[in-house]
Amino acid sequence: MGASTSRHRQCRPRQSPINIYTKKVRYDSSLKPLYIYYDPKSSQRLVNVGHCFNVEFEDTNDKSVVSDGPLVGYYRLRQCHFHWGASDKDGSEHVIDGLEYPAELHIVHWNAQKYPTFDEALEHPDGVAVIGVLLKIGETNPLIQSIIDSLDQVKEKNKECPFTQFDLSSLLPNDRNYWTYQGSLTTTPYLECVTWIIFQEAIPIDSDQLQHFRSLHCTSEAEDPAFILENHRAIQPIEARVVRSSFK
Ligand SMILES: Cc1ccn(O)c(=O)c1
Ligand SMILES: [Zn+2]
Repeated sequence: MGASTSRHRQCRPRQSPINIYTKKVRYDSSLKPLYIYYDPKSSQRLVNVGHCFNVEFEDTNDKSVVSDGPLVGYYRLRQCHFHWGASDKDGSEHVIDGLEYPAELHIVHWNAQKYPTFDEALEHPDGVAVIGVLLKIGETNPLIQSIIDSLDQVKEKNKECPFTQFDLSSLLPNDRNYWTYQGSLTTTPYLECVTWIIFQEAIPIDSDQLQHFRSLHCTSEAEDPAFILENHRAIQPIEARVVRSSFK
């Protein structure tokens, strides 16, 4: 059945982000703890991709990976980025019992054990694993400050600069409780290839740091400047899915 021939039957059954309604979450005792290892030597550069900025990592080897948890095999770290709002009152993509956080970190990995390239992995339901970390307004975050100190070198779209020795694992919350569900990319083309792993514990960022994100340009140097004021997608229907938790 083609997407165009029928509107009443869901043709995109696993879209992201979603509202995680904790009363409907199912604790799954078979979910293992996550194994996460990020080598600071894997970080390579910072790139303004127009709708956000990516910290990009070397993904031609298995030095930085996530495995276990809900995953089969290991997934290779490729990039991380943030989603934010025009003000501190919204900005996260995932929402918890209707509560929007001011921002959300996405750590993108791909199934290098099964697929030859990232682009190929995007075409498969088990191709990508994204760890989502919610951000709350709190004390200044020194790791995020190290990114902000380089943002003026990538102010315009398509600009990039070296960004090495970044210890991404220091951005992870201490508490590793997580929710997991099958979903999609939250930017076009919204491919349904993502196993989402969302930590229950939020990490802090201060309001001034968040303001720096909004000063990035979504335009290139040749265009009239416009800003990336916000880049978070609206929540999508959960359809027939159930969110599982690693904790009671
Ligand atoms: C691969 C990919 C692309 C965009 N976004 O937002 C993601 O979270 C993951
Ligand atoms: Zn994202």
